[in-house]
Amino acid sequence: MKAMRDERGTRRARRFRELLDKQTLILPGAFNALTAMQIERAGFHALYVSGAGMSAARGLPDIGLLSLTEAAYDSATITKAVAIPAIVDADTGFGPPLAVMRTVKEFEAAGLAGMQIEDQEMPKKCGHLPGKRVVPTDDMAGKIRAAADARQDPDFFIIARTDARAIEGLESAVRRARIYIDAGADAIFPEALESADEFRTFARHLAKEGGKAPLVANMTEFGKTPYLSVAEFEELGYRLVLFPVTALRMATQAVDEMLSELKTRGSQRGLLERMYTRTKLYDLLRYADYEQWDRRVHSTEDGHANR
Ligand SMILES: C[C@](O)(C(=O)O)[C@H](CC(=O)O)C(=O)O
Ligand SMILES: [Mg+2]
Repeated sequence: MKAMRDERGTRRARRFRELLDKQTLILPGAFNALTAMQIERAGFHALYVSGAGMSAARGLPDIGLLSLTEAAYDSATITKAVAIPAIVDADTGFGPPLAVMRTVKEFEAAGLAGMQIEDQEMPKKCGHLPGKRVVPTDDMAGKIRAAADARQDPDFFIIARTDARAIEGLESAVRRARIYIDAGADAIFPEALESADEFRTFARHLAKEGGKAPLVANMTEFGKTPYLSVAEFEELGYRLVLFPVTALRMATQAVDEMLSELKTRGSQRGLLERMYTRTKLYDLLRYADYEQWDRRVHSTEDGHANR
C-alpha cells in the first residue's frame, strides 16, 4: 500500500488550507484537464473534480460505476495540467475502510489537495435524486478514520459529505456531521439541503457544539437546492461552494446546439462567432511554449539543428 506522495500534491494541500483560512472558496467542477485549465485561467483559486463529471466524460451515469483506478488517473491528468489545488469526489471511498485507505494513498499520489467522501450506500447516486440510502453512522465514521489515518500528508483535506437530510432529516444530518468531525473530517458537506433556512439551521446547530469545521455548499443545477449566490452561502456560514457540473452542462448544451445546426444547415459557418478560436485554444494549451522548448532542444548555439 505504499504510494508515493508527490511533492506537488503536498504543496497544493497546504496551499488549499491557507487559501481557505483567508477566504470563501468557489470550486468550479472540472470534467477533464482542458476544463481545469479554463478554470485556472479564469482566476479561480481551486477546483473540484466532480464524480458526476468524470463519469459523464466516460459516458457513464453517476451511480458508482467509476473505478478507483479511473478516478485516480483522470484526476492526475487534471492535476498535471494546472497548478491550483484540486479536491476530488471520492464517492463512497471505493469500499470499506481498508479500501478507503488505499483510495487516499492513490489520490495523494495523483497530486490532489484533498477528497470528499459520502455516507451513501452503494449503489450510490446523485445526492439530489430520490431513493438514496445511507450507511450506518459508525460505518461512515470508520471510513473517515481510515482516510485520516492513511494520509501521508497531514494537510490532505478530507471533506465528509452526509446525504442524510433526504432520508433521516436535518437533525440527523447535524448529528452525523458532529460524529464525522470527531472521526477526523476537516470539513462537512451537507448534501441536498432544500432552502436557505436549512443551510442556516445546519450551520448554526453545528457551530453551537463548537464545531469549527468549514462547511461546503453544493450549488448544483436542477437539484433540491435553490439557486443561492456565493455571497449568500457565505452569509449563511459556508466557506466552500461547489459548482460541480455547471461547466459540463454548459459545454454539453453547446455541443448539442452545434450538432443540430450542422445537421440542418450542413455548415458550421453560423457558429464561428460563438466558438473558441484556434488562437484561443492554442493559447490555453500554451502551444507557443512547446514550440519554444522544441526549438531550444533541437538547436545548437550557432543556430544549427542539433539532430
Ligand atoms: C457533487 C456531485 O457529487 C458530483 O459528482 O459532482 C453530484 C453533482 C450532481 O449530480 O449534480 C451530487 O451528487 O450532488
Ligand atoms: Mg459525486
